Amino acid sequence: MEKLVIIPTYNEVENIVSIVDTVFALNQNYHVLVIDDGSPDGTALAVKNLMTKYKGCLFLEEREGKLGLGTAYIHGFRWALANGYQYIFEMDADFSHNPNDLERLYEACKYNGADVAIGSRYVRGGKIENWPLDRHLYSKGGAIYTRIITFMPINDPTAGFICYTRKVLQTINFDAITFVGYAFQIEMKFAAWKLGFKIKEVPITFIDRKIGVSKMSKGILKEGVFGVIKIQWLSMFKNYRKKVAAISTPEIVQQVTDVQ
Ligand SMILES: Nc1nc2c(ncn2[C@@H]2O[C@H](COP(=O)(O)OP(=O)(O)O[C@H]3O[C@H](CO)[C@@H](O)[C@H](O)[C@@H]3O)[C@@H](O)[C@H]2O)c(=O)[nH]1
Repeated sequence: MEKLVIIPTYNEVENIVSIVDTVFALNQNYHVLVIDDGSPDGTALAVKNLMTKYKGCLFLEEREGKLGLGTAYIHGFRWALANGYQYIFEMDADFSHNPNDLERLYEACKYNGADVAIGSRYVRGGKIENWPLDRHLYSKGGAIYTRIITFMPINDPTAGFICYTRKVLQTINFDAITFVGYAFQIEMKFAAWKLGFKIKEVPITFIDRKIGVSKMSKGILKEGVFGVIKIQWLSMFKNYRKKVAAISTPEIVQQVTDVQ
């Protein structure tokens, strides 16, 4: 099996069944791995109940408490590599990311030469629906701030709808990825960029969740603000590229592009 969609969950019982059903209804041969952090609302139980319906295609990893989005994805990446997947996706549980767009991210990697495809809100054709003003400000402000500090040529650095090719995840040393909140999203892209992988931004429409609540917090914001400075400092003075490479990397031409 080629394609694995990783869905991290914390209290998503109202969304998880319909998002999983929607992915499998695409009939595009995706497997799904849910990483649940001991959600008190019974998200994991809802997944277990679905596993008989989607036997061999739906998997669940349970962790003991809310350990953060970043470590949930790292857990999922390790699982994906151990189980042989070639294209590994990040996607939220709450329909902010439209599962119909998975295939466009896949095609950018499989047929258009991307090593990482980002579902981007900030390239031509991308947009956001129904977000409150403060979220717009944090997100767009965060994108501009990240570009100013790091020079990373990515328009949507905090995006969480992504397709990674296996070689990218095999190359990145997960022990060097340190952020647990949404700063993790910036850090992964920064690592892939510094290692010379080809990154493409694919326009998507991001729709604010209709059910449940965001897990955004002040701590997550703070980690983002200081985290961006930290990774840039590491890359300028501490041989970041060497630290973040799990294996010696072939020379890959750096290129970041928008695909329409
Ligand atoms: N396992 C686990 N899952 C978590 C945790 N925190 C959040 N999640 C899950 O991660 C997904 C995204 O969390 P939300 O709280 O819904 O994110 P958001 O505020 O809508 O943020 C979106 O925008 C951010 C900034 O642009 C993005 O970085 C993020 O990925 C997401 O797309 C959801 O499926 C949620 O259940 C955690 O600690 N552990």
